[in-house]
Amino acid sequence: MLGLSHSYSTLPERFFAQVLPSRVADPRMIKYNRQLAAELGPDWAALDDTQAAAILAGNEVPEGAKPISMAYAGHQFGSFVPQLGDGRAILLGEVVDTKGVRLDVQLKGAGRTPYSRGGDGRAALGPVLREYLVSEAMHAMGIPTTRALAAVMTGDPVYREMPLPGAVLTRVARSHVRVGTFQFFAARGDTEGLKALADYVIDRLYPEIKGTKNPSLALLVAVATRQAQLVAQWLHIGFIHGVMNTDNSSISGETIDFGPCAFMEAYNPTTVFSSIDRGGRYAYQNQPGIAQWNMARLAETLLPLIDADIDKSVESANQAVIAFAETFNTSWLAGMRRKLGLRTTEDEDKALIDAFLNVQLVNRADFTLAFRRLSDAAEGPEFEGAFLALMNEDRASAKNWLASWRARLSRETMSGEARARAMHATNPIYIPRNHLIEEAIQSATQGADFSPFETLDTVLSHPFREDPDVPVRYTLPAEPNERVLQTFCGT
Ligand SMILES: Nc1ncnc2c1ncn2[C@@H]1O[C@H](COP(=O)(O)OP(=O)(O)OP(=O)(O)O)[C@@H](O)[C@H]1O
Repeated sequence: MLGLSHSYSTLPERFFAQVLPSRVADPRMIKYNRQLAAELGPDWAALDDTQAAAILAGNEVPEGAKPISMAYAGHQFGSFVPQLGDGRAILLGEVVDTKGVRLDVQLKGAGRTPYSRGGDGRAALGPVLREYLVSEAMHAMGIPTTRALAAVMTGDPVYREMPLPGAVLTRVARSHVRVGTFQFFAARGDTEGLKALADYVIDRLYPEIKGTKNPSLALLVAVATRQAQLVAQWLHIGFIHGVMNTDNSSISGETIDFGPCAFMEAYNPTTVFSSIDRGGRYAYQNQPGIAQWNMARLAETLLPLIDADIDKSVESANQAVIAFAETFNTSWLAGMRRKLGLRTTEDEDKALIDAFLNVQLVNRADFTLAFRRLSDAAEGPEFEGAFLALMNEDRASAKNWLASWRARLSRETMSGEARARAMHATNPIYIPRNHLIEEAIQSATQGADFSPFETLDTVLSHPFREDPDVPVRYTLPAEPNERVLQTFCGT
């Protein structure tokens, strides 16, 4: 008994369609995340790979499951699409984990659904491995995200200009409700549906606001707060989501959908990866503004619930959206202070941080390594060598900046060793670099060799602990011939 339950069944039926996963030819487990399985419960942990593959490829529907796909809409690259929905994702049900948290268990790539439009409902192996690696790496770095429970080969090909091996990802999330879910009902003038959805989400994700004076407004504030904190965390590790459409903006504040995402290497705030983001809408530095724009779209849907007087409703919703900027700035600054090893606050800290980012920009320094090697340098000036070696274009600017950083540190009482330890715990050494992911995907897709995937997954599970046994190439940016300039929408 996998303990599947269905809080969604309290929602009106127009929220979803009941649908069974389509059978696949030959389910084979690539990776069952046994640590996460144990968190879901002993019966999940007890499944062997063959049993887990049959269930998580969709061939066996476990007892207690009532699979559904959810309806949603969304602004995609700024244009509203009133009808999207889970075109290839099927929710098996929810599990209350060993800590008492209710989690969705969803199969992505499990076959056609009523929302598939022209699509085949399937996923290719490459994007499944990418989502597995990146979502688990995000989790290991302490960033709210959907998790990967399993990657299973289907034994069926999928056609993406050429035949590719098919796979299914099992995704675990606090909820799959998106800003686009609210938009779906708002676009239909379905206020009753919106109210049911808001009540459902409050009950499940934000129980602390139940019974407050204006729960719909409190919901908007709570979601905007989580999104602001999330995007700040993305910026701290150089993450570029790539496709921050409102259907990929989660009400729970988890990172969702790892299609064209990537990590910035040489620091440049205008970096874009997605092949379909031609205008750079979702560039690294635009992400806070876009998340706030997405919150404005959520606010619009909630207007009828916030106040019967529309002017008052707009006024309150506007304030909640404006407050996003302050929450983001506070979170960003606090995280950046931690990255620089600062415990206290001074007014000039923002300028010190900006100056460091500028040093990285002019030196085209790798963002991750710059912070990590700065963490080494926190022990004392004799540890600055590796840091300065990253600064090849204008080393003098880096030296000047180090001097101002050390002057700032001297106004705090903390040993160099303790500071280095604290900085190492916040500045990762191992991130899912795009060329390493591509290498794992190529070797799995072309040679059915999953060992690079396994190795990378293991390395990424300890992002802050530098292991002398891990080859140094796992810490380095791509060589020019390895560079992946664009990622493609995950299908
Ligand atoms: N192969 C496919 N078959 C059917 N529908 C698809 C397929 N690929 C994508 N879609 C649908 O197209 C829309 C946008 O796709 P997108 O790639 O952003 O989402 P996704 O990666 O499938 O899902 P999610 O956002 O749940 O991670 C979604 O409604 C998605 O369900």
